[in-house]
Amino acid sequence: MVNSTEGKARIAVTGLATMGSNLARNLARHGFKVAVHNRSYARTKALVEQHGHEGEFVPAETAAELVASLQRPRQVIIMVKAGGPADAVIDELADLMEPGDMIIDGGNAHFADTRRREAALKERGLHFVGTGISGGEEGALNGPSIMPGGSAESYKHLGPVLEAISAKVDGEPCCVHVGPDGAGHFVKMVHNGIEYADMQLIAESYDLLRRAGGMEPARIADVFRTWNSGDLESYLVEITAEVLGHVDAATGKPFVDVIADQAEQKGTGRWTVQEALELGIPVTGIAEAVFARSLSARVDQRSALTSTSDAPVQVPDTLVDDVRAALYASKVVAYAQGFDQIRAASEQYDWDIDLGAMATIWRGGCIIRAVFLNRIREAYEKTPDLPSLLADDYFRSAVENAVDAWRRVVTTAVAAGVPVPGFSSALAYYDALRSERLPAALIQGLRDFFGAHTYRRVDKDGAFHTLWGADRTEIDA
Ligand SMILES: NC(=O)C1=CN([C@@H]2O[C@H](COP(=O)(O)OP(=O)(O)OC[C@H]3O[C@@H](n4cnc5c(N)ncnc54)[C@H](OP(=O)(O)O)[C@@H]3O)[C@@H](O)[C@H]2O)C=CC1
Ligand SMILES: O=C(CO)[C@H](O)[C@H](O)COP(=O)(O)O
Repeated sequence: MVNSTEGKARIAVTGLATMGSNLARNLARHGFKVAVHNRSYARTKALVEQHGHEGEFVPAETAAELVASLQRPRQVIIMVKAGGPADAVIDELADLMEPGDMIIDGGNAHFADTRRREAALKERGLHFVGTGISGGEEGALNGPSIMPGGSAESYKHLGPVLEAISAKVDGEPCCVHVGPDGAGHFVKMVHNGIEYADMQLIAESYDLLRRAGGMEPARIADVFRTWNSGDLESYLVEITAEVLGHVDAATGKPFVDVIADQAEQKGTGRWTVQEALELGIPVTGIAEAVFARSLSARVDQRSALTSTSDAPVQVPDTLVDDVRAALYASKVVAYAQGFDQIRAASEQYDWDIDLGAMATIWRGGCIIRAVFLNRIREAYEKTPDLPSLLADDYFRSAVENAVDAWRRVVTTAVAAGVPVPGFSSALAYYDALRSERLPAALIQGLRDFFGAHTYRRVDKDGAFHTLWGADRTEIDA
């Protein structure tokens, strides 16, 4: 069969809001002829009118026109709202496509939806490639971090295109085939969960320096600027300095003081925690970050309890350095938990995810990009089955070196009445992992007492039950 590719577009994007339009421009700028479509034609027209000179665009008014404009196998990236809108677009495209064609969902879809869609489209001979894309507006245009799932066969066609438009670090693309079906969207979800934890820790650092340390936002901005080198160097630390240093034009106040202090969320952090609960993985830092956002939004309860009666506390002279150490150590814990969750899901769903490769593609383009991801990559390269990042020699000693300062920070925060759920839960997680014995033994005893739930012993195999209501002899369960 002759499949004429002459004049046809290499790839398409449908959904041309913030992310889709910039992704289409990125593709065009990299020399890919890109077909573009949006439910309402106005966005398509605007894109081509404003940016048509950046490369070759093929505007399409309908999905049928879009599909007809493509080389085969056809590849359509959808960048629309997750959930119902994505289903509607997928259904429409699938009806127009032929076996071997590919639908790439670049939105923040739930990985379970991706698994369902992939299975359904496979029946029809189509490839469905759930793909995490991170980097926001700027990343989509200049190089995001890309986390494609789906079949290995689809990656043969898509990989070169996605790698070309992704961010590069040390010449390496921030894009790799994550694994089959929903693996890409799962990893993107955990990326966002870590993003929540990272931001919560940064927010706690700011709050402590301001409320316990008495520092003004502009000075704290300078502190973050200093911190944005070495192990803490990261996009989020960099932009924290920008936001804290900004002054509101209308009032002359620090910008952070005129923003309503109620953090919103679209759902990926919550999904991460929900799925961690299913997998039995303690992602305490991410959970605290999600709940801290929820708490911030409980305006009624907060106004009922607001009080300024906390007594002044002695703040150590080392506060700034201590907070830096606590931020780093807690951040290591958050990443350790996120990678633990990816490892568990990879086993559960048989995805065979390379954790070192995930650290590699998060080094650039994405919101959590950070220099210390190089260390995480090295840790997994050295020991692919590392039980926890905290067990890696480098991270173990880095956290050990930080632990005294970390404890001072949590103690100071508690004494000063400054909430630090991120710092304190990360420290509790670390202390729990280090404890030779945990009080879980007592919990098992209690469970056996009230519900005959049985327990295991440290000195012999098997399950046991104590006859608590009788003579307290122990029997095999
Ligand atoms: N914004 C960001 O920083 C990031 C976003 N994402 C994800 O990327 C995706 C796109 O995000 P973003 O660019 O912000 O845009 P939005 O999530 O705001 O979605 C808007 C787009 O969805 C289209 N759309 C909505 N409903 C339908 C429908 N029923 N049928 C067809 N099209 C529909 C809109 O078309 P119309 O113009 O006709 O209304 C528009 O093109 C989302 O899944 C988002 O979660 C991922 C990473 C970062
Ligand atoms: O996907 C992203 C980056 O990778 C978005 O920035 C993320 O969706 C923001 O989430 P939320 O609105 O819940 O804070």
